[in-house]
Amino acid sequence: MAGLKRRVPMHSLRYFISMVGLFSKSGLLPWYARNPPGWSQLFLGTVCKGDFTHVVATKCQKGQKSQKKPSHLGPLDGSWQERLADVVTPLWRLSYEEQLKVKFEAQKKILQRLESYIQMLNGVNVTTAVPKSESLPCLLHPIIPSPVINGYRNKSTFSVNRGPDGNPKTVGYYLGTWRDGNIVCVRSNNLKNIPEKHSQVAQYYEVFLRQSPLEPCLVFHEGGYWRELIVRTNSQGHTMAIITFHPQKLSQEELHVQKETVKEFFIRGPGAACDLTSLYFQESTMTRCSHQQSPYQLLFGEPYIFEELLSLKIRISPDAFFQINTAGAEMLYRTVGELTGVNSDTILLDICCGTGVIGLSLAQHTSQVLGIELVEQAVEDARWTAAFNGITNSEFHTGRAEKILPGLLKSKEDGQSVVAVVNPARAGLHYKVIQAIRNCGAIRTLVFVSCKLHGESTRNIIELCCPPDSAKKHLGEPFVLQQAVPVDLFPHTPHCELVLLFTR
Ligand SMILES: C[S@@+](CC[C@H](N)C(=O)[O-])C[C@H]1O[C@@H](n2cnc3c(N)ncnc32)[C@H](O)[C@@H]1O
Repeated sequence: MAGLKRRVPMHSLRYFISMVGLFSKSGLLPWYARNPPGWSQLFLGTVCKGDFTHVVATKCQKGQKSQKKPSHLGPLDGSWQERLADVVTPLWRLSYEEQLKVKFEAQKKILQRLESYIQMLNGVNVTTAVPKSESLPCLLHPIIPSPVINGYRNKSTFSVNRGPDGNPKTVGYYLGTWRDGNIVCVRSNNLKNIPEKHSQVAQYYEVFLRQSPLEPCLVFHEGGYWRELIVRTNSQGHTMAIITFHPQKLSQEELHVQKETVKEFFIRGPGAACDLTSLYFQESTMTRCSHQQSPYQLLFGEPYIFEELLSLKIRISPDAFFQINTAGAEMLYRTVGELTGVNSDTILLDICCGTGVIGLSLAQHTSQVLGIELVEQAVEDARWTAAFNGITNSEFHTGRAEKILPGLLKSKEDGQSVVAVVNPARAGLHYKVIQAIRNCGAIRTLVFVSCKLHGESTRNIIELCCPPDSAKKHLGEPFVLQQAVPVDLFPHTPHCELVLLFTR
C-alpha cells in the first residue's frame, strides 16, 4: 500500500488478539507460506514450526501502548484511507505469512468451541474415534493460502455518501456507523484487496455523479436518486458495472433520460476510460432488491460475465453469487472435491449451489449431480454452464432448499451412495434441510463449506452431530466431524472459508 506506514496501532492488535484468543503455547502450527503447494502435497504435507506468540509480541512492542481508538472520526490519526484499510482489511499490516497464522489460530478456536458444544450436547466425547491434534474435534489440515494476495476481489460494492470533505457525491466505502451518525464515505484506492479496475470505475461513477443534476440517495426517507455501484470483473479483465438508482417519483420518460445520460457517459464520455463490458441499471426502492423484485436493466454490452475455472467455462449473471476470489475459489472447490470422495456410483447433492460450480466440476466423476439454489438467474447460469461444457448428468432446481430437498430425498434408498455438499449463505441452513439430510440414510458423507461458522451454521452442525431426537425429527444416525480444511479466500481480512468433512 503506497504511502502508508507499516505501523501497527493498538486497536488493530487488540483485534488480532481477540480473534485468536490465547495462542497455542506449543508453537507448533501446521503452516505453509509463500509458495502454495499442490493440493495433494497440502493434504498429506508435513507441518513446520512457527511461533505466533512471538509475532504478536514483536508487533505489540512496535505499536503504541497508550494509543486509544479515537471515539470520533477525524483526520487526526493517520489518513482516511489508512483508517479505511484498518477497518476493511484489518490484517493488511501483517505479512501474508503472519496473516495465515492468525487465521489458522482463529479456525482452531472455532473448532475447539464446536467440539465443546457437541460434547455438552452428548454428555460424552463423541468424536474420540477420530484422529485428533491439539485437542481438536477432528483432523485439522494446514490452511490453504490464496494464490493471489492483492487485488483479488472480482466483485466490489461501493456506497455513495459524504466524503471526508463533506461532498455527498463521494463513492467509496463507509467508515463509522449509522447508529453513531458518523458515516464518512472514503475512496477505496488504497485497499489491498480491491483491484485498480474496480476503484477506477468507482472514481468515474463519482465524476458522473458530480456532474449530474440529481442528488444521491444517502438516507432512504430523505429522497435522492443515485445509489450504490457494484463492479464485477473476470480474469480476462471484462468489467460489468451495476448502478442502483432510487426512482422516487420520476416518470418513465425522466427515468429514460437518466439511463441514457449514464450510458452515454460510460460509452462516449469520460467513463469510456473504464472500458466497461456491460452496464446495468437497477431501480430500487428497497435497501437491496433481487432481480425478481426489480429487474437488472442492461443499458449496454454483454449480459453476462464468464469465468474459466476447473476446466469449465462458467456463466455469471449480475444477480448470481460467485466466490469473490476466483483463484482462491479454485483451491476451495478442489478441496471440496477431494473430501467428497465421489465415484461413478455417487449422486452428488449440491445444496445452495449458486452457479453450480461445485457440482459441475465433479459431474464427470459422479453418476448424477442435483443442485438446489434460490436465485433463479444463478440456476439458469448453472444450466447454461452444464450445456456449454457438455455435462448431461446434472439437474438444477430453483427454490428454497428447505422446500425442495425433502421431496428430492424421498426417492433415495439406503443402499444408494449420496454425497451432500452444503455451502449456505451466512444465515446457515433451514432446520428442515438438516432434518432431511439426517433422515436420509443414503447420505453417509457430507461436506459443509462455511465462511462464517457461527450462529445458525454452528446450530446446523450441532444438529447434524447430536444424538437422535424424535422431538426434533432427527431420527437418522448422527454425523461425525472427521476433517477440517481452512482455505483462505480473503487475504488482509480476518475471514476464511472452512471446509468440514462429516461421515456416519
Ligand atoms: C455462499 S453461496 C454458495 C454458492 C455456490 N456453492 C458457490 O460456491 O458459488 C450460498 C448460495 O445459497 C443460496 N441460498 C440462500 N438461501 C437459500 C435457500 N434457502 N435455499 C437454496 N439456496 C439458498 C444463495 O443464493 C447463494 O447462491
